[in-house]
Amino acid sequence: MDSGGGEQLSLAAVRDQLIREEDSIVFALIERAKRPRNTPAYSAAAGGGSLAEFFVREAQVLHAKAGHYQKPEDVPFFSQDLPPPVFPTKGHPKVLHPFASSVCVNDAIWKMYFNELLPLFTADGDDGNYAETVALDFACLQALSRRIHCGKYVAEVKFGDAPQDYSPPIRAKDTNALMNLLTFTAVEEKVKKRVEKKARIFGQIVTLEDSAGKQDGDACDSHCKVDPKVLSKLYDMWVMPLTKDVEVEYLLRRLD
Ligand SMILES: O=C(O)C(=O)C[C@]1(C(=O)O)C=C[C@@H](O)C=C1
Repeated sequence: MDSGGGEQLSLAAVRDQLIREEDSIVFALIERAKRPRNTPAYSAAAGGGSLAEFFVREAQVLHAKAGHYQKPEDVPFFSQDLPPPVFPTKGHPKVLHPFASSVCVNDAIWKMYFNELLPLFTADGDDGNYAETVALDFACLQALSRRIHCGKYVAEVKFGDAPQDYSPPIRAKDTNALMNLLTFTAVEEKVKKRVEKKARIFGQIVTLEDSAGKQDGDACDSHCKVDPKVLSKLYDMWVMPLTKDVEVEYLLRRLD
C-alpha cells in the first residue's frame, strides 16, 4: 500500500486500494481459466511436493532477490530461508504497528485456492501445460494474498479513527466484539456486486462485429471467461472473511 509521502492513511484511500486490487484478482482468474484444471500439477511428485508448490517456492526466491516482500501486505507463502534483496530497495513509510509483519493468513489462502476455488472456475481436463498453469496459479495466489493482507491497513485506519471504541475489546481480547465493530455489511454487499460486475465486463469476448445493440456489460454470463457469480462467492465466502481475520489479528496486538 502506498501512502504517498507517508501522510496519514484514510479509510477512503485504503478502500480505493482494495478496489484496485479487485482488478488484479479478476484478471488473474480470467487468465488461469484459459487452462483446464490440470490436476497433475498439484499431485505430490516422487521427491515430495507438487509442481505448484515447487514453482511458488522458486518464484518467491527470485521475487525476494528482486526486492519483493518488503511491505506488510506482500507476504510470501513460504517464508523460510528467503534470500535478501540483491539490489537496494526504497524504504516504505512505516504506518503500521511493527507486529504487522507477522500477521499472515497465507496457509488458509493456499488451502482455499486449491481445494475450493480452482474447481469453481476451471474446466475439468488436462492439456499438459503444467508449467504455464502453475505460473498462472502463482499470479492468482499473489493477488489474493496482497488484497487480503491489505486488511492490516484497514485495521490501522479504523483503530486510528476510533481508539476509544477499539481499545476496550482489544484489552479484553474480545474477538467477536472486534469483528462486529469492523464489519460494515452494506460495504460488503457493494463489494460483492462490484466484483461480479467487473468479471462480467472484463471477461467479455470482444469482437469487431456488430453486437446487435448490446451494451458493454450485457454479456451473457455463460459466455464470460469466468462466471461472474464465482467472483461474488469468492469475496463473500473467503476474501472478505479472511481480510477480517487479518484485521482482527492485527488489532489484537495493536496496543502491545
Ligand atoms: O472496507 C472495510 O471497512 C473493510 O474492513 C474491508 C471489508 C472487505 O474485505 O472488503 C471487510 C470488512 C467490512 O465489513 C467491509 C469490507
